[in-house]
Amino acid sequence: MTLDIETIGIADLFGPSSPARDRTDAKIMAAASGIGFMAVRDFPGDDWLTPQRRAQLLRVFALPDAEKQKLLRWNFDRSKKNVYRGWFPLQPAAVSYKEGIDMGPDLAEPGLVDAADASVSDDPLCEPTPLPAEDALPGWRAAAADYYRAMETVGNALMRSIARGLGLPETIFDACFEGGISTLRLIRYPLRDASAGVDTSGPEFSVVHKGETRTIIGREHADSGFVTLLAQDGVEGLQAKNLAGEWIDVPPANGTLAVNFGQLLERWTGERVRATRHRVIAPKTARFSIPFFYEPRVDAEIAPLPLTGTDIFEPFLYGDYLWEAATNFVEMSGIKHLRQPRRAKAS
Ligand SMILES: O=C(O)CCC(=O)C(=O)O
Ligand SMILES: [Fe+2]
Repeated sequence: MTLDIETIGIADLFGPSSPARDRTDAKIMAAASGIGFMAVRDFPGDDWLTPQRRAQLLRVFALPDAEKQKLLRWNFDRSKKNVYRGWFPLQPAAVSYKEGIDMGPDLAEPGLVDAADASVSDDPLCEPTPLPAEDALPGWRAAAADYYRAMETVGNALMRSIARGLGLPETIFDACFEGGISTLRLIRYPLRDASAGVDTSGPEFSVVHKGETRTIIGREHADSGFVTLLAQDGVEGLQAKNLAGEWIDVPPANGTLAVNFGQLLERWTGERVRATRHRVIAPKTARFSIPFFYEPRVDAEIAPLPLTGTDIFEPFLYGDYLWEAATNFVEMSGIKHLRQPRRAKAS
């Protein structure tokens, strides 16, 4: 079993059944059930993974503060209605030192939220995404929508590959992902301002890595969803915990996405897939990253898969699970009470 992160060419996932596709499925399942991390290359939309193309999306960080503030969510600006989508500002006292924006499927399909039926339209997980005005950032919205759709296509292909890799019908997850609520997030980690008066001497703010003390800018965590497709913008810092319990670098490389498997998939597969812990340590320059959290529909029922030798669990609704998990992250703090589970727990 490998302790390293493998880069896997996934072009065959977009073609018909073939021995080459079977081999790709096997490599993906080995990564999913082993280290719980991989990098992928060669897929439709990989032309997005260049510095020039990513810069089109990262233009959002150059917006004046007044424009960013229009996108803030309720926990940072009580005058706003959006609680789940939108801008999160730097929180200097937090370990995770980042700002950014979370965008939902309405980015890629305008009108989606208005058309949603009444049972989900009052769900904060389905709220519309506040987006910058077109004249503040010409062409940006179309670019972000195109990127969202490209990542949704990669997520779909990986979802089917994982189904096959588990020895299940490849369509077993399909219905859960029709109308999914994937999140495209753009993140900026500036250099920490030493004069900001924040005490970062606590043990949670730094780690010793290879004998050197390194500041943490992204707190150790596992992602909550199914798979995360992460574009790193050329600057190192991301680390994953391997099976030996060592932190290893996930180096950025153009043309590739770093992929990690989320806690939903770990639970769904009775822990056949591993949701690997990862963190970000401070590089010498500002860092940007673009995670895409590939996710099911809000009302998908997550029930045990027909796998032998795995524990069964009580079925749950994805939205209920997601709300509980996501609202533990610092950028979502203070909103847990705003959504109640849609399905009461069996007592
Ligand atoms: O910025 C990165 O490279 C990692 C971001 C991350 O782990 C996350 O947003 O869940
Ligand atoms: Fe993450």
